[in-house]
Amino acid sequence: MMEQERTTKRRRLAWDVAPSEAEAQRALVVGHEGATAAAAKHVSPPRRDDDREGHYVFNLGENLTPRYKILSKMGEGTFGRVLECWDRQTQERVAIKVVRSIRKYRDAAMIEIDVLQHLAKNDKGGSSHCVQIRNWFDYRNHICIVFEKLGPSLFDFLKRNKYCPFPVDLVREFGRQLLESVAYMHDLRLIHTDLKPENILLVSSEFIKLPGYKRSSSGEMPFRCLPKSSAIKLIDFGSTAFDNQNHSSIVSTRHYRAPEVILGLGWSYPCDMWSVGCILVELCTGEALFQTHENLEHLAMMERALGPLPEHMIRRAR
Ligand SMILES: Nc1ncnc2c1ncn2[C@@H]1O[C@H](COP(=O)(O)OP(=O)(O)OP(=O)(O)O)[C@@H](O)[C@H]1O
Repeated sequence: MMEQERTTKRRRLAWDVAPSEAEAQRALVVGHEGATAAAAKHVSPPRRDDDREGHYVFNLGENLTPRYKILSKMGEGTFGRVLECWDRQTQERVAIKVVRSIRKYRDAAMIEIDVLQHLAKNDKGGSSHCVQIRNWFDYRNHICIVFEKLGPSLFDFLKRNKYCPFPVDLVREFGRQLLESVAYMHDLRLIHTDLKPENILLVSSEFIKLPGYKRSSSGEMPFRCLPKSSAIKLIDFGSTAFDNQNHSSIVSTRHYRAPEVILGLGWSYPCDMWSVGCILVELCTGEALFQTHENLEHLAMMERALGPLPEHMIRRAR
């Protein structure tokens, strides 16, 4: 079967564990952040049906619980939609992932919350380069995860810049932070499994415009953009696996998938390192390193880039 284009989100895979009873109970507590008297006047809109895919239906300017006012839609994934909201309590903009009201996505969201809380608990200096969870609640059968608001993804940035590569010094800075965040996760025995430019967000949306830059394929550009700050953070811990759990057989988005995953040899921490390598090349060239949707072609491209696959891997392959 043909795989989807990279701009469409990959389909989620089976989850290794169901949420605990305690988590399921917690998930039933609606709006547990507690409406204050001041917020009480900011009422929620009348209840409406979800759309056919289980997404929460909203209008901009409405409240999502009395505490959060919806400002804009920031993104959409398999799990749900990410809304930019105003937090009346902390007086700041936040990003809220409103998960589809479908059992498997709700269950998966509870696992993502578990991972996010585990990451936060161990991040004493706040230097993990992993997005921070601020809150979570269950609203009208939608798990809502409140995050610090970040800027565009590296993929969004590349795309808006007509796939003009980032300067190598900047890629080195991204690479250093990316490796630090992966090391932080691996030390906690967590494997991200879905590292890709879409899941790496610039902390700030600010950028500067530089004069035109010659690109071989698409010719002269009038200007190109550069992020003002190189600070990045990882998002999307919905596929993160604990090292000691059973692993599902296929992980990662196609272009960033390691050979041992494709060959069905089992995978562990190194699958994240493979993805990091593919990402760094892409940031330097502006194009995905392994632009394919098919296993054999993918393996052939790897061999062309890196030489023959090791004998021991071929022998064990299915
Ligand atoms: N903290 C944040 N700040 C700003 N934008 C965000 C934030 N979190 C997510 N987004 C935006 O929302 C999009 C979807 O988020 P995310 O990848 O977590 O959802 P998902 O449903 O798990 O996606 P996928 O289908 O890739 O698994 C991101 O690509 C990004 O554009």
